[in-house]
Amino acid sequence: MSEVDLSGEKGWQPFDAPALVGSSLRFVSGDPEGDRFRVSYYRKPDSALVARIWFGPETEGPPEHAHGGSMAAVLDEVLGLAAWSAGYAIVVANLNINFRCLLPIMQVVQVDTEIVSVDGRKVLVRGKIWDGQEKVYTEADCLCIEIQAV
Ligand SMILES: CCCCCCCC(=O)SCCNC(=O)CCNC(=O)[C@H](O)C(C)(C)COP(=O)(O)OP(=O)(O)OC[C@H]1O[C@@H](n2cnc3c(N)ncnc32)[C@H](O)[C@@H]1OP(=O)(O)O
Repeated sequence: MSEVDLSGEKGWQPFDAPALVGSSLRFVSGDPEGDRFRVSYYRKPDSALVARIWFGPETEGPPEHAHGGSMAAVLDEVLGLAAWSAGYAIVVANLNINFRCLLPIMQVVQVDTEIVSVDGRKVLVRGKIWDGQEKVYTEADCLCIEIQAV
């Protein structure tokens, strides 16, 4: 497979997910040379977690486009990790996704995240998969529940 450019924008700091949550996050981000997903995480200057993600040929659902489940897996990991990176040890309890446009595979897209609210153990994270310019493929609200640190 040809080289995939997952570099971030000026001012983004590379974010080491395994250093924070351990090496168990293999399903989405565990195969950086593979044909499924390739992922790089960063923090923006406001500390929000952001990901650059390549959807490879093994994520295909509709011809030449990403399977909805592949987008759900990405959002589960990235939005959950956004809560962890903000200091909350959570699992995802509810993930509500709207698929807005078909996402072409074999291209790099961006996942932006935002911590919307914290209410006791409930952390609401919002995110979107988009082209980083204007085109939004998928939006999601992710309810995370704080657990005892694992
Ligand atoms: C390591 C980094 C990982 C980051 C990315 C990976 C993310 C993941 O994929 S995690 C794996 C997928 N998630 C799971 O398997 C979670 C399975 N579910 C569970 O373990 C439990 O249901 C759990 C922990 C979420 C909640 O159980 P429990 O601790 O008993 O909490 P519970 O008392 O039921 O609920 C706490 C509060 O959350 C609310 N809540 C819980 N689940 C939901 C839900 N699905 N929808 C809405 N509200 C909910 C409750 O209403 C309650 O609210 P309030 O405090 O206002 O009364």
